[in-house]
Amino acid sequence: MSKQLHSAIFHPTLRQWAESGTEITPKNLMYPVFVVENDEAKEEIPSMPGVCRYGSKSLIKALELLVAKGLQAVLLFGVIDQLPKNSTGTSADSIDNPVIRLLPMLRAKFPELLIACDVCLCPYTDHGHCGILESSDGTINNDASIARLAEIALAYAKAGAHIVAPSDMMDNRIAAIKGILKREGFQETVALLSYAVKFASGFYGPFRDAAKSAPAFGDRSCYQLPSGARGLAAQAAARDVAEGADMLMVKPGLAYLDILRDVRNNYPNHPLFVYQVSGEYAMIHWAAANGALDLHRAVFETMKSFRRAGADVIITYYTPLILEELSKRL
Ligand SMILES: NCc1[nH]cc(CCC(=O)O)c1CC(=O)O
Ligand SMILES: [Zn+2]
Ligand SMILES: [Zn+2]
Repeated sequence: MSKQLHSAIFHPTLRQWAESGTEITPKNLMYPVFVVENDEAKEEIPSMPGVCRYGSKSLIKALELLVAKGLQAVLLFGVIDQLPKNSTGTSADSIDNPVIRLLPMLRAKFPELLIACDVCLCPYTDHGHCGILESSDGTINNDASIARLAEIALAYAKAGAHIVAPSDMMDNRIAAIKGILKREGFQETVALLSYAVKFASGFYGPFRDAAKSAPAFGDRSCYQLPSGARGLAAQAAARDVAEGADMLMVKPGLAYLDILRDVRNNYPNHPLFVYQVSGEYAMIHWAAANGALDLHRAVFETMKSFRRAGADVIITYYTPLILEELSKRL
């Protein structure tokens, strides 16, 4: 007798059972936001229509609506154009840094909201690289970089971050950050989300626009992973787990679903994040805007694919659209 499948999917509840483990709820989402110096600002990003850079006041207004629809977690990126950029990224943890100023306001305004901070140097260095460079030849000085990243992570912890999320890809930064958080008494109140498996990707283009963080010369191929390197991806995740990462991330998303599944299988006990990056947002947006596909359908299908591949949490600029849609379905 030939196997038939239609009997398993003729009713909506049957279809739901068939997809179990891939539910999309507000708990599965983290919303990335760009935070600028001017409190009133709300600036559209041309390469990512619908995504804005916000000052503290306009961000709080925007988040009020989303929290009412169930928003659980945000990931903050600082973006500066008045504060100085220099070789060690001193503006990353100065008292005028927009993320550091925002954190106490967000904690007070949204006591239930979980707040993560991206930790990196590229938005704050004059050269736009994610670490500190050797003055002699422009290569990365890894020791100086991880010491500096640890200081920055500590500053965000002190200002009220629940999660610090280093995206720099320097070697052994997880141990450096865990170490300083422990020495300073934050070991029980700040979680470490590692961008453990981050590939050098063509899909970051719009973000570098948004965060004003494009490298002034060269590229990031000496610290981010080559896109075909499945073995290095496994090593990177293993290393960060050994160094004490509380949670792991794979980034970008759609082009790396196999890697996501590998990490899920190897580390079933660590919450797993996937980042649907700026270029993935833009790709779906422009295809839909030009009539090639249905926006909501395509977005939800990518969400399902991330959940199916093993992600617990999806970091996506589509969070507002998804929350809106989920609140309608209730
Ligand atoms: N450390 C920088 C950083 N942090 C997050 C992203 C990408 C996010 C996105 O594209 O949405 C990038 C870009 C890069 O590495 O060049
Ligand atoms: Zn960076
Ligand atoms: Zn970053």
